[in-house]
Amino acid sequence: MPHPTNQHPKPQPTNRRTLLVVAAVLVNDHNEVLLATRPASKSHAGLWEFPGGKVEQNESPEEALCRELREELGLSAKPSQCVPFRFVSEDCGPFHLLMAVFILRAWEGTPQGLEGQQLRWVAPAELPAHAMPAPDEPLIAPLQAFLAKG
Ligand SMILES: Nc1nc2c([nH]c(=O)n2[C@H]2C[C@H](O)[C@@H](COP(=O)(O)OP(=O)(O)OP(=O)(O)O)O2)c(=O)[nH]1
Repeated sequence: MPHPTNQHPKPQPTNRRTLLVVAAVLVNDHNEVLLATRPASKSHAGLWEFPGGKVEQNESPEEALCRELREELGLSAKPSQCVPFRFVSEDCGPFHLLMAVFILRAWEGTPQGLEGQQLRWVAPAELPAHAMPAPDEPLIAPLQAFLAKG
């Protein structure tokens, strides 16, 4: 008979894939953050988001983020300019979202909504007034605290 404390139940897999996503908090010289609307063709259409997207096979999170910034905003950024901030791990129903969020203070170019997104530079205090996907909500207070430090 095994000792009762050794009888741990076997963890049951959820049968959901973990989706690896990267997102960028672009911070400008006025300490504002760039938000973009999600295009009509995507889930959470019309909500505000941090630019980014899914990590593809054979690319690092930082490489994926630089690719997304180029494709979505026409910006040129280097993986070394992507500074890890936080990650979100959230049950999203059909999949589990693991979103790595990076801070960028340097890049080349001026952001353009190349996928038809609306773009807005937002002061930290104004972030809560922008409706974002639920997984982003726990990021807002830590981001405001981080930006307050300058
Ligand atoms: N980029 C981004 N995605 C977010 C945020 N918050 C959040 O829950 N997500 C979720 C929504 C989606 O389920 C997923 C990102 O997928 P996506 O559809 O935007 O990725 P993608 O740009 O690679 O899209 P696609 O090429 O497959 O169309 O992450 C956020 O702030 N930024």
